[in-house]
Amino acid sequence: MDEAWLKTMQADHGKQDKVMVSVRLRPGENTKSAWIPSVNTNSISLDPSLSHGKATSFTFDAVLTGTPNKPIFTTVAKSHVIAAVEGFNSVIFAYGQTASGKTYTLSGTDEEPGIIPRAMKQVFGYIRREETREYLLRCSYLEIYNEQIHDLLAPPGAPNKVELHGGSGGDVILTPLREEVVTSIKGVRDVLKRGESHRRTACTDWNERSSRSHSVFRLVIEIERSPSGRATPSGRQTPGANPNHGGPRLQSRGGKSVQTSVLSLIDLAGSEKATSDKERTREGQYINKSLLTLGTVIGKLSDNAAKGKNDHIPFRDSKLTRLLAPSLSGNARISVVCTINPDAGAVAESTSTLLFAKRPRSVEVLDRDALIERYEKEIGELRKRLEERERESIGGFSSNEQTSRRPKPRMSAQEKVDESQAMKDLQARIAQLTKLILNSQTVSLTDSGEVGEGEETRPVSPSKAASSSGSGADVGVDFSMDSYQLQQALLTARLQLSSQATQILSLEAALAQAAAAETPVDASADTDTETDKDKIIEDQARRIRALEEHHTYNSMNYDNLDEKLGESTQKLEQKQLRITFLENALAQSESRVRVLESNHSQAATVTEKDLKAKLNEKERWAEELVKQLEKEKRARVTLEDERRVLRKFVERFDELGMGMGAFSGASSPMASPAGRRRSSFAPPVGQGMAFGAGAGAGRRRSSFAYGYAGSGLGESSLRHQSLFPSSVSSSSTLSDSSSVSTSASLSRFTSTSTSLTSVASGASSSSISGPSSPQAKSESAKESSSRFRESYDIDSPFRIPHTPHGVGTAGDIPRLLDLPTPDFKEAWVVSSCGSGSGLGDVSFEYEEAEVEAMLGVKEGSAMGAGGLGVGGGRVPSVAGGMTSLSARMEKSGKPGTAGTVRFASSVGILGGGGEGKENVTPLSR
Ligand SMILES: Nc1ncnc2c1ncn2[C@@H]1O[C@H](COP(=O)(O)OP(=O)(O)OP(=O)(O)O)[C@@H](O)[C@H]1O
Repeated sequence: MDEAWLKTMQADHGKQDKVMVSVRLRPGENTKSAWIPSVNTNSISLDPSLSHGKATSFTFDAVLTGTPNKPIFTTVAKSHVIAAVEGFNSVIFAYGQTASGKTYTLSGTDEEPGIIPRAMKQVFGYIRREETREYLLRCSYLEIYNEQIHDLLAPPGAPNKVELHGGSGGDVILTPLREEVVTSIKGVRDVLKRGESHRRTACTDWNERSSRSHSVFRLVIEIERSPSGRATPSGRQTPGANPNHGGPRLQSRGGKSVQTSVLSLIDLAGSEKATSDKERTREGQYINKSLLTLGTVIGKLSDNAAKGKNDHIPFRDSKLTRLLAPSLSGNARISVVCTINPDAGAVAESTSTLLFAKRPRSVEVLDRDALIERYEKEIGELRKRLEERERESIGGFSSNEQTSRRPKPRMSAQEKVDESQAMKDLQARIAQLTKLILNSQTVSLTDSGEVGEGEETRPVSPSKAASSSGSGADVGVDFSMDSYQLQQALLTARLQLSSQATQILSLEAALAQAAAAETPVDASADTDTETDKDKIIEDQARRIRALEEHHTYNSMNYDNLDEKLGESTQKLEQKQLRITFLENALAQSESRVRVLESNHSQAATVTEKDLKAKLNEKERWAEELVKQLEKEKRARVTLEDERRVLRKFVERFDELGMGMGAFSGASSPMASPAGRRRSSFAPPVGQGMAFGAGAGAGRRRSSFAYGYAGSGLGESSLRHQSLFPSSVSSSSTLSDSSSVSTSASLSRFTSTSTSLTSVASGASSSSISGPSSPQAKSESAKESSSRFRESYDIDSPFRIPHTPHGVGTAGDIPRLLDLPTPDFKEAWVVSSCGSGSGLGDVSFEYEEAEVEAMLGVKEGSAMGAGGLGVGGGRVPSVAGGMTSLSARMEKSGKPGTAGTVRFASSVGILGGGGEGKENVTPLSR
């Protein structure tokens, strides 16, 4: 940049009477630039990775980069500003797409003032140095938007529209345009600020508008000088005073001449608005028009200057060029700064800008063969498009649609106009290109091979040609026109055709109205006119019919569409409802699944626990069952034993001839077993008492019950030493243990019969022992008790004296009878009878004499009550047990009288467990 700056410092472009074109590449924003500038060669080329192998390079008067604005001013504006102060009109344009840096280049910022503030500083500095002249400075600020000029310095609220008068070689008058005289840089700054602020408030979307409007800052410099004229400080010759040339004017005022020049600094609208083909808006059209005209004007000025020609310049084609015509004509200095956006996405726009910039700089010399080739190709394509359009408009089918055979919808009036316009454009372009090719062939056949100066080869403005010929086929085109020029010409022609088409339409409409309004009153009217009128009316009627048809068709379509829209909306709403419903259902299902999942996991845990618990329980129960089974087996065995023993006992009694009862039965003698005949006797026993208690226990199925009678208490008068050896009984009972339930019953028994512990427990089955005298009885009891205690823990509720023959039942008696141990002289009878089911009561009767003989008992009695069986359990209704009289021995009063000893047993009948413990009967399952 510094190098470039030094170079441009040395060069004075203002000295050269030509257009200066430079390019400024805006720095990229953290992205790689799509363009590679070369400040040494003043060229810029597209990055090869984006140019697809094609060499895309452009050369200009200067190629600039970077952020500082000073070098830019020095390069592209300084000499032009000086020229302006010296009396030359100067114009500096900034051209480029939006955001490429036009405003930054012209206005700049506080830190980096742009061309305008620097130019003002330059002007005032120059004036200060130039002591011999007087200056008057006036400035104005305006904006061109949609081809309408607005005064940016008009006071707020005041009308700001400016009308343009004159032009085309003469002066232009802008009215009312406010011009303010400025005497200092500050004054200029204030004016600029005011103008900017009006521009901002003129539209809510200032930025957008700013890119769509051209802003023009004009500084009119009046220089008072001597009429003789002399060289300017910069060495230039004072500009001539040819008013027709549009250059600076020299007026004479009181012997002094006043020279007027204008410095115009112009920020142009975004160039992309000019290149968009599809841009159909008014703004786009106006921007197109003004920028294309500007391009043409500058190009022609440059061309004229380069070739020394004086060709027509189409200043009037746009407000901008018309306004600038005096400034651009003659020896005006023109500088165009084209700003370039470095983004890869803006390559197309940037290329277009560069093409614009390239044109005015030099007149392109084209390779004719290449040109012909290009034109021929283009003509071919254009013809194809034209044929396609013609087919469509005639057949009503587009080529692409032919396969589907769908009729093309009717076109609106505007579309028809556009369509015919497009076709005309195509035809015009084809004709233009065809003519070009023919001309070039002709030229190549001339002897000199040079293009002559004649009218035929002179570049003609396409607009001029089009307007003069009125037919695209007669458009005059310069051979040297490049594609850009042709594009411009084409666009201009299009614009004209468009406006002509509009005009035709409005004329047609006016004619139709006039025809409708006119009444044929003059019978002698010209027949031709009549015919024409009829024809017009007929045409109009046809058009109206067509329009009506079209309208009906559209209305039907509209109704159909409306209906379909309604249906679609309804369906959409239904679908929406359905979706909402499904979404809700889904949400519910999901939450249910979640609940089920958690339940399932809980249930799985619970079930597992339950199963384990049940398994354990079953195992325990199985064990118990086995135990119970064993117990029952044992009980059965016991019962069998008891039965056997009892039978034996009875048999023994029978053998012993004890058929005579010695004891009388108790309260209610029970029936003897069938077939038994027993004698009874009144035993000579003393008094006695017997308590009995029984318990029933059973299982539901096994109906196993047992019980035992209470103990007897009293003086024994029975004596049968050989029969009741309690010692044996005691010792024998310690040899084994019994089942829990039995022991429990017995232990309770013993606990309720503490006074008889020694006896009752020792012979819980039934025992007879004890001395006949109280002393002997006491000793005997003591002995028995001590023996018992020695060998047996009486307090334990779970132990029981047991013999292999039976447990605590009357079955012990026969056993005891089998052991004739004559240890006791006396004995008292404690009847104790427990029996299991099926024992029934046992009664036997003794003859008193037999008893006496047998037992040596004179008198005595015993009373017992036993067999209180209580059952219970799961099925309490079948509680069993019974109360029975165990035995009562009483003195018959008369020796030898038969008495009855009745052994009653307590019987548990189908009862539940007396203890309520083992009452779960697995067999029931
Ligand atoms: N050379 C530069 N160095 C640093 N910043 C720049 C340069 N050129 C432009 N910019 C910045 O880029 C942005 C766009 O620039 P600017 O407004 O001048 O573009 P423009 O072409 O005038 O756009 P518009 O056509 O919309 O008015 C601004 O923020 C500006 O400060």
